[in-house]
Amino acid sequence: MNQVQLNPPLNGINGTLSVPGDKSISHRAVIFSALAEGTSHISNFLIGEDCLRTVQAFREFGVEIEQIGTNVTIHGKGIASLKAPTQPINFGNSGTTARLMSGILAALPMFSTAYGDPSLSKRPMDRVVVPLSKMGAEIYGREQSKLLPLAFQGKKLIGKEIKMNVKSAQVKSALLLAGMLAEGETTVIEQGITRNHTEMLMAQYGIHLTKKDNELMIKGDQQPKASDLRVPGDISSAAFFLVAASVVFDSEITIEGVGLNPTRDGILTALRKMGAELEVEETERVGHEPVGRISVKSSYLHGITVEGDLIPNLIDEIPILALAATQAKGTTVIKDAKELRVKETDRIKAVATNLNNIGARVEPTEDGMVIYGDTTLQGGTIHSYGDHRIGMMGAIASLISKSPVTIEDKDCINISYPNFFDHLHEVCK
Ligand SMILES: O=C(O)C1=C[C@@H](OP(=O)(O)O)[C@@H](O)[C@H](O)C1
Ligand SMILES: C=C(OP(=O)(O)O)C(=O)O
Repeated sequence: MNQVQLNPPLNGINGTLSVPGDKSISHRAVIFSALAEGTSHISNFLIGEDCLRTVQAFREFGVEIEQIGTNVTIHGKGIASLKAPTQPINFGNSGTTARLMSGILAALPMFSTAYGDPSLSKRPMDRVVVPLSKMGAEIYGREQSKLLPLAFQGKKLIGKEIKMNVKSAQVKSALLLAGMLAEGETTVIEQGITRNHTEMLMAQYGIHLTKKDNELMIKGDQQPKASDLRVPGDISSAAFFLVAASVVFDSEITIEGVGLNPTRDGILTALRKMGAELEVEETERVGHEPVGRISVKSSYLHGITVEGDLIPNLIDEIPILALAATQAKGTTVIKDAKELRVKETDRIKAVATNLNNIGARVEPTEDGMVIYGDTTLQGGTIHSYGDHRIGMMGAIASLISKSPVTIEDKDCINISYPNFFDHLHEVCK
């Protein structure tokens, strides 16, 4: 049965968790290893459905990839060895696979086609198709190439200066990957800071890239070299338990081995601003990524405004932040987050509808939402709409609801956090 009913815990939630590997880094580790010359070993790989789509995509190109649990070994034979896929590639639910792979498929001299599930088929692809076309890409798709399925008549692209018109790490990464494979130099001009895992991994896999202010310059015809990598825990997954411990009375949770990349830690900034009792300690560097421990205790939260440059830094954490805001004193305003409308589902609508259905007061706005705090959640049904982050938000809501919460379509949580319910039970014991 693809639903679960969760009861509020009798006591606080407690424990120490290691969340699964970072989704963004797992995708990229596969991409660079598969394009590399030599064998790369990746550990703590996220075996969520999205990252497995990226693995499968490279298998279609003839790359030998062994996956045993969270250990992945990739026998790269270099870019020139990739073979044209004989079947359409299925990107599933994964926006990251779709956007990043588009940069590669457009730039490899071969024909390929790709499609996605119903959710991904509604998400904008013109954000990569249009700038890649400026580099000479030939991409054809539904609705003037705005939507999947797409067909790529791949060819040698020409490096260009490209000014991005959306704050998106997926678009930046697609352009950097295309630039790495193109002829000449590509300059990507960003509108604001977005997650920089592609840049960090390019350094690790021996790709030369320079950055000056908001401009990234990459020379073409570069071949990645194999590298071993341990993927840090995903701060976006940790966020669910950080909020849970903050809002459930008498709780304390520590997350270990979690990525603390400053382009990803906006949830810590926001929770601190709300008054959460957080302790963060960087314990090591894994490759170029800072990794550490985060502890949080039950806290009295107050409402804040979340906007501007902070938004890309916590974009995937907004659903769970909204849940925290229902428990805060005062009002929380989220602005400049229109991107939420084009995620796995319209997350502004999904968060507002679901939280209102269980007793919260959330007003959706064009580019965010207003959340009135200090509400008592009554329980009821949360529809995930196939969106993993909405499903997990609902599960955490069950911890502070008066009556049980039923999560409809719970299996989508496997997209990014396959052992989420095990961790939830562990901290509720
Ligand atoms: O580059 C990435 O790995 C991601 C970037 C973000 O998307 P956008 O690039 O669309 O902002 C984020 O929402 C997504 O979960 C992962
Ligand atoms: C938006 C997300 O992922 P993607 O864009 O890769 O589907 C997410 O994980 O919240």
